[in-house]
Amino acid sequence: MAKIKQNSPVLFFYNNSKKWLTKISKKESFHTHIGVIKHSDAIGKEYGSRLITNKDKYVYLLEPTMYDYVMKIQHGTQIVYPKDLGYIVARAGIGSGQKILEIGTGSGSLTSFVANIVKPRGHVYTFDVDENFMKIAEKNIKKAGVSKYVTQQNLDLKTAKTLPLEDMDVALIDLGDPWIVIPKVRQMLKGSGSIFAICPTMNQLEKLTMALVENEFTDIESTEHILRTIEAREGKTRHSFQGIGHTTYLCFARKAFFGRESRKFLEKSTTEKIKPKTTKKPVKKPTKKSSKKSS
Ligand SMILES: C[S@@+](CC[C@H](N)C(=O)[O-])C[C@H]1O[C@@H](n2cnc3c(N)ncnc32)[C@H](O)[C@@H]1O
Repeated sequence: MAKIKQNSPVLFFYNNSKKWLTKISKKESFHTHIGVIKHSDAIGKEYGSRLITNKDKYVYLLEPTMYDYVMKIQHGTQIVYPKDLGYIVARAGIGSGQKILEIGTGSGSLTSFVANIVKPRGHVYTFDVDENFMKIAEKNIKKAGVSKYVTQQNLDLKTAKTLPLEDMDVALIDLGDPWIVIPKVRQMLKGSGSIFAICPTMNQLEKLTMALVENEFTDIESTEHILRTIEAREGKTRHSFQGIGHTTYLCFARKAFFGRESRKFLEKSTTEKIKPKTTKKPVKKPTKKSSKKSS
């Protein structure tokens, strides 16, 4: 039975919109509209148990999951949300031990979620060009407890002369113009490795798809994921009034070998075979004079 102690991570849960993610620190208290939540009251209790505020409200002590860390992440940028995170992992077959390339760390939401899946033998190598976002991501990744499985680097792969990685299982791309990096990402991926790109607009999807075809990717699929919450109560269950509108589209593809190079080679060698090897003297066009002679 895991007991809560000093420094234990805890989600103080009142309801779906009122919950606080923290690390227990004996001397701290939260002053909330449902009363004061004293951290010290949680020490020694089992996860799942509850404490009572000075306004007689119950607060549950939940062990945080990766979902909680993502939903409570410090935003430096737009982030990828759980509704998309789950599909990305399922469709790309991300699993323990894999090597993941990520371009556009942002706030580190996707990084943390994926690192938690590939650990303990897998790793996420993530690149960004903005120092401020990288610092925010570093904090978020640390909070989520997955720093050991993540390497952050300030590098622009659009312009990089040498490629830092090879034989990656999956590449995750979240930047404005993902099509630019596709040829380089291809070189860093293993055969049949997967790509996922996060594209907030359809224009991006179009350009990206063209680049994927051009760079010999197959199984190309674009999707949008809509999550609808249901308020289930006896006799009056219905859709929630609140909901997330558009967030992003996702584009998936896998590295293939279309055989264009070998086709080019075949075409070249076939034409070479057909061409006569010895060059004959060019046949002179008959002049009016010579044609008269021969008749
Ligand atoms: C929308 S955010 C990524 C959000 C991230 N997926 C998350 O879930 O938190 C896009 C990030 O791409 C970064 N970026 C833009 N151009 C880049 C480039 N050429 N190479 C690497 N990162 C780049 C930006 O600095 C920004 O942090």
